[in-house]
Amino acid sequence: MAEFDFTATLQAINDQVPPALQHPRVGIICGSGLSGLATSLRDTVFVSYDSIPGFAKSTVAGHKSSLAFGLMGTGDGVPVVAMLGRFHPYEGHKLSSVVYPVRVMAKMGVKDIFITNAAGALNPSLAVGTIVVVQDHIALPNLTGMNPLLGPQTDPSHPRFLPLSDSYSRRLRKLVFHAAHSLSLPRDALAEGTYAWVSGPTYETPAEGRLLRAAGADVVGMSTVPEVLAAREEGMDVLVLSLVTNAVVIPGGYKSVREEVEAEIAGKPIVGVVDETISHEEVLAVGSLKGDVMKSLVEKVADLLHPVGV
Ligand SMILES: O=P(O)(O)O[C@@H]1C[C@H](O)[C@@H](CO)O1
Ligand code: HPA
Repeated sequence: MAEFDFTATLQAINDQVPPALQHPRVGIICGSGLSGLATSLRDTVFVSYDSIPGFAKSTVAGHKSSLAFGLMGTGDGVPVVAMLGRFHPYEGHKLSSVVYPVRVMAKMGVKDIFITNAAGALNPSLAVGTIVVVQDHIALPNLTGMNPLLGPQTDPSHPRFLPLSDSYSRRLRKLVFHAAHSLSLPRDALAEGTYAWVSGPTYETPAEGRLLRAAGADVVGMSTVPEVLAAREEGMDVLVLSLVTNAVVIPGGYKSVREEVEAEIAGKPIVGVVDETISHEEVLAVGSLKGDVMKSLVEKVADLLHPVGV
């Protein structure tokens, strides 16, 4: 028996959504603390994950367990479906469950998917609050056997060997920079970079952060890449926006215990960072501070998509 029943899933959704919103053009996945993105939708209809066969439940603070359907942007608006919370493998969800909503979005007609997340900065030039337009990824889990596309194909028309070199749509990335220009955002509000996917739920040690930085990643997070793979397999164009919520790699590194003791003996203050930790509460706090910038950017990108149909 197939693991998922798309017909039952779509039926349950369509029973709750008016026909005009049943075929969204754009899909959005809201990252930690970013579910406020859906407040820019008009004529919004919420569908609880509980009521959708095959959908799991989000168990992480800052993630809600509903889809929101509505219109985004000016004029007639673009029909959108947004996941107000996502599923992470560290919650105990199978990778196939993590990406199932993305496959359902494809069946509903989504062409462009905007995936957002909260992430730690590996590149010391990225300040907290920066939005990184992701242009590539490094996924150690994928390279070592934790890949959502492992196993029998969900659709025989999908390529067995999916190329990933063009995963992050150049067209959509350009639209983000056009949108930032229209919104007069300062240049350093946005950056481009590579996202490293880790399984979590532990945050990285300082040495792990340095390893990922040395490998070429700019930000690190615990989601997104499985969704990107499924979206590409389903033929969607993908945009990923990472909100930097904390620094993982500290410029100059942490001061050693020896340096600290030597400073104490010499009666001098220790200069530099001795200890710093991150918590999910801080991640969510940055999400609520910067959520409006992310929201305006996403709205503007939807606006730029709409009239020209690009
Ligand atoms: O769902 P995202 O990737 O935005 O959430 C990040 C990664 C972990 O789930 C959590 C850690 O604070 O935030
Ligand atoms: N590491 C991994 N995931 C994250 C981080 C981090 O530092 N911050 C927000 N999500």
